[in-house]
Amino acid sequence: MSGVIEKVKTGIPGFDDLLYGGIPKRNIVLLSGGPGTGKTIFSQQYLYYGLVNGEPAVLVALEEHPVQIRRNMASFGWDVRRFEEEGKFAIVDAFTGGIGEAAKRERYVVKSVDDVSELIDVVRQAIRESKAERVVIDSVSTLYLTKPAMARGVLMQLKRVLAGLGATSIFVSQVSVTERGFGGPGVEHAVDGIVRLDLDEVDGELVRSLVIWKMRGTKHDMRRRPFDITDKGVVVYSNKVVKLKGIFYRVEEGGSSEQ
Ligand SMILES: Nc1ncnc2c1ncn2[C@@H]1O[C@H](COP(=O)(O)OP(=O)(O)OP(=O)(O)O)[C@@H](O)[C@H]1O
Repeated sequence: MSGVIEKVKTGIPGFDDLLYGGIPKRNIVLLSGGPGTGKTIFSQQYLYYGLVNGEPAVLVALEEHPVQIRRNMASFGWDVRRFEEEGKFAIVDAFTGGIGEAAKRERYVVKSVDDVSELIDVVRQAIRESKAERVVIDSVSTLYLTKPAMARGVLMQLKRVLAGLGATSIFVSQVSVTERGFGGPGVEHAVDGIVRLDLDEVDGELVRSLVIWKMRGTKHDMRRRPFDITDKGVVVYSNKVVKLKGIFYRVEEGGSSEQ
């Protein structure tokens, strides 16, 4: 239907309210943040929610061994094995380079991540075979860490393939603790959405918060919202706001996501 933008629910408690329903279909969302801010957990939760609701998914692993990923996901109760067996979930192993016994059991392996065209071919195959509607790349930063000038080109190639195949995607972007940006200008302008996860010290305690910086195709919440990571994953408090006071943040009641 023209004029109506279909939304993809992330299933992350509290987060979809901030997007008035979810991520616009086929968007590429940059999930940016410093170390330990929850990017991996957030993106895996997004995939698992799709799986249990009948939407196949692909996870492109550049930072962790696929065996470790399955184990970590299971620790939150997200057992992806049965979906892999049914051909509805695929991990693209772009971590091991095909080296090691465990890697030999992986179905989708990228031998060299320096070769973006090889990566794209394997990702395309995994998406086609699983009919994936949700894709996560964890992390895209790994693809251009040593060659920042290539970042935009790499991103645009991936974006064309993923949106062309109809997938709604999260690209994890690693930034340093002090960096205010989201992963470099080439990247930030190329993507359709930017969500930033933060971890800040407030009164001697680390507080997690997020902001939706941009999201093409929908209106979205503009406040900094606190969130927690629990045994069941990420929970966003869409009716609370984290305020910056000078150089400090403070958690307060109020500021509902409904306008
Ligand atoms: N079961 C749990 N309950 C509460 N918090 C947890 C649990 N498991 C992990 N965490 C928190 O999540 C953090 C790791 O989250 P995650 O791996 O998603 O971060 P990340 O942003 O991907 O980090 P990096 O960029 O360093 O890989 C841990 O540092 C810890 O604080």
